[in-house]
Amino acid sequence: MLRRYILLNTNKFVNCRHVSQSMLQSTVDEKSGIATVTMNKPPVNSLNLEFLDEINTQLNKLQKDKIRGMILTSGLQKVFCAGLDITEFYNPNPDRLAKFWTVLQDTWLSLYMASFPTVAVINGHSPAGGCLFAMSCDYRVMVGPKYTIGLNETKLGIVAPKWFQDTMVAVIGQRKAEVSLTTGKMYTTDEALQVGLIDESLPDADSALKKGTQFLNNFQRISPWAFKMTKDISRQPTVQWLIDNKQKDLDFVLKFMQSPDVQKSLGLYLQSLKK
Ligand SMILES: CC/C=C\C/C=C\C/C=C\C/C=C/C(=O)SCCNC(=O)CCNC(=O)[C@H](O)C(C)(C)COP(=O)(O)OP(=O)(O)OC[C@H]1O[C@@H](n2cnc3c(N)ncnc32)[C@H](O)[C@@H]1OP(=O)(O)O
Repeated sequence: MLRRYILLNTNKFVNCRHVSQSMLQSTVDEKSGIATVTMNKPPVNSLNLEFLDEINTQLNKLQKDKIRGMILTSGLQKVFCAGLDITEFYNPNPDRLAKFWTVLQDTWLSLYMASFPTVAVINGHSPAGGCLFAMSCDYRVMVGPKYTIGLNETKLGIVAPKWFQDTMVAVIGQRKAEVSLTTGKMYTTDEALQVGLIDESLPDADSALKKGTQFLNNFQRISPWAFKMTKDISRQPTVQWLIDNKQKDLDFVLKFMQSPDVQKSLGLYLQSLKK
């Protein structure tokens, strides 16, 4: 494994393994065993087929490397992740759409059930799929006050899949999730903290990264096995539906996304984004 000193977001030099460098940068601190995975796909870290594939491959690699924890963050100025790449849904090629959705399912399962503790350092806006990724980590630290987070699918004229919804229910509870999902609510950092969608709010990225690291350091005294078993038991009810219904979920998305009404809504939404 290549060893070198590199400059991390914390502006400190640390001895670390440099795992990869592309749309995703991943570094592992040798001393703590904590990986920092930085999404860096300008302009907004939208999740397309190739990016998701890279994220999933990296998560599986970190698991094999037996890292002690992971921080997921963004290398962009003001966006953590803009969610799924809407162009994957608009006038889709059915084969590519099927691959895209399958990789999304797999990436979510890898992240949600990661064997190591995970923290999202949300240093920018985090709508829809970006919010899903943040909610799938074990702890969320968000940089405030100017960014927003939430599952806004209804605002695009689409529906958050069951497993997106269940993930939100697991974080903020049934009632709050229902109101949040139906209204497509994007929460400010303060609102997200109040509702329990995030765990901490910090004024800048450096202090958010430090907070995330502090959280992961709690696990130095906890057996990885005990951690993983506890997490599996806690998260099993949320993941089981997708594990049992991957094909059904895919078939539904293929049909739903190719319907003229949905295509019309997506076209209008994409146009509004371009404006
Ligand atoms: C029972 C039902 C079961 C199943 C239902 C089936 C299917 C449901 C499927 C999926 C669920 C969907 C999940 C999603 O994640 S959809 C994505 C939702 N994301 C958004 O709405 C975010 C939109 N973007 C923004 O709000 C802003 O871009 C953002 C606040 C993130 C950043 O703002 P900023 O001012 O910094 O950048 P912009 O100028 O807006 O954007 C720059 C550039 O990027 C393009 N863009 C932005 N977001 C996306 C995206 N998600 N996908 C693709 N492209 C995106 C934007 O158009 C600009 O492009 P250009 O003008 O060409 O530079």
